[in-house]
Amino acid sequence: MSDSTVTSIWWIRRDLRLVDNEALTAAAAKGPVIPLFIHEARSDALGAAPRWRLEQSLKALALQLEHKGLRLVLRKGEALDVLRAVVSETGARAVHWGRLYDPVSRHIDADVKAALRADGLAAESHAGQLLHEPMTVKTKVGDYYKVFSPFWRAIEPLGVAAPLPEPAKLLPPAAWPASENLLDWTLSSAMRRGASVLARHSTAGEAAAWAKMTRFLDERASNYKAARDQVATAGTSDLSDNLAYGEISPRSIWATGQAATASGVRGLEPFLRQVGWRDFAHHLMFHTPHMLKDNWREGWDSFPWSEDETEAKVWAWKYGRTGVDFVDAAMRELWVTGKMHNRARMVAASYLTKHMMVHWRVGERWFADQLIDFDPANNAMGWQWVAGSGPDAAPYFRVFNPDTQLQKFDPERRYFKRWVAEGQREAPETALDFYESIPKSAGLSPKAVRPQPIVGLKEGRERALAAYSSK
Ligand SMILES: Cc1cc2nc3c(=O)[nH]c(=O)nc-3n(C[C@H](O)[C@H](O)[C@H](O)COP(=O)(O)OP(=O)(O)OC[C@H]3O[C@@H](n4cnc5c(N)ncnc54)[C@H](O)[C@@H]3O)c2cc1C
Repeated sequence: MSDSTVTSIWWIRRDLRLVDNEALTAAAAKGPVIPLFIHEARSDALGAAPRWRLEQSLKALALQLEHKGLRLVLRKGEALDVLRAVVSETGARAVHWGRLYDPVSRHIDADVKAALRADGLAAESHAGQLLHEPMTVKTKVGDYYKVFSPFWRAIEPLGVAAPLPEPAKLLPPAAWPASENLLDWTLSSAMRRGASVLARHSTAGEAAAWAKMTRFLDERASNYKAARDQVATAGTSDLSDNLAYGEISPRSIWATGQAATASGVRGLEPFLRQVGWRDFAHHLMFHTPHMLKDNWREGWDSFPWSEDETEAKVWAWKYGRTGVDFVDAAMRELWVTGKMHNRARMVAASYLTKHMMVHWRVGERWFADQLIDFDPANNAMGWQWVAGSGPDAAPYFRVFNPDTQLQKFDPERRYFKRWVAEGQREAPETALDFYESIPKSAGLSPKAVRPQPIVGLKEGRERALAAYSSK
């Protein structure tokens, strides 16, 4: 059989796009393509909001494929079992997929590759989720990087491989294997009331990602450096959820950024540097996978953080009822949009781990459940950066003061008013949306009185510093 007639499975992981997709391109070059998404218990043990967002992404990809004359085949089960079943149902001779870098996925990849090859199939994994894969970036002595700046200095001059175009021809297989029904997977069910609120604030799919990229270049890029910390300003790209599901590739972002710079758009360097932070997080996760669950730095295991999630103060933090304006606004933005401004993430995380003395893992788990842009590497790195237990971390003794931060990054209190209804005669819809997204059993109402801070800023800071100095 000539190579041009081989039917291949494109096993879709976190690369729900057609442009710059090495796995899809390799599959399409051989002949007909079966796009297959496998919902695995092990790797897709996602929280409520990421599951909902995955459903949106799958819907968008299914439509996109339909326009190309293909189908999105959905199956639930262990990857290897499903792949073998689809191979036997269709006579496919090759499987191509994009590599992931978390320990569970790496393990699955290695097993699948070995088993399929032993079955006599062509089984290939491909790059494309990062600017540079973690195993390709090394220090002069062959080690991995533990600090961002030297990491960035090493990779920035290397440039980035040019993104691949969408395959010119996508052929369907002679017969389609059976597919499960996306709605039967009930990926939205854990969101309950929140799903319809989130839907108002997010757009999924490859076309949506490119629309955001264009808007960023046209309207935001030149002012990114100045605006990226101003929490009430739409100054950043908003691409994190699209990147989390691979609806746009970082290589495409890089190439588009370089082209825009060449045509005179200014200010892209700090933005591309942030995309570099994403690479760095994956680099750290690949080389030190323990960072997903444990303190990256030794010596933090005995720190007197509480990990009791049933405490009333943890509930107050989650529901934006700490009485600290910046923290409460941030936590409500999360409920309503499934996202939180980066500056707000830092402040909310700092208040939890320092003033409240609650373990970063409690916050990390809450974000993993609530963020539509949840990314295991970015989330763990972000939390450990704030908590002080990470490799390239803010020192623990640098305690953010949420009030000072709000004055600096929301001087007109627009962000606060956008998200916190209590005390406003005519609260905006964004602030009222919060009550639609939380469970009714929370018993919260916009007419409630703002609480006093559950941990005072001065008292909390002093307690955190005392705990740190006796660490
Ligand atoms: C406690 C904490 C938890 C976080 N959890 C996540 C998470 O689960 N998923 C996630 O994507 N980001 C996470 N971040 C990083 C950051 O807050 C978001 O990536 C950013 O807010 C996304 O907004 P944007 O797309 O407009 O970013 P832009 O400023 O436009 O940046 C472009 C892209 O660069 C990447 N990026 C930007 N900042 C960072 C950063 N600090 N670390 C790693 N990558 C970055 C993102 O992919 C982002 O989309 C976390 C940060 C903190 C402090």
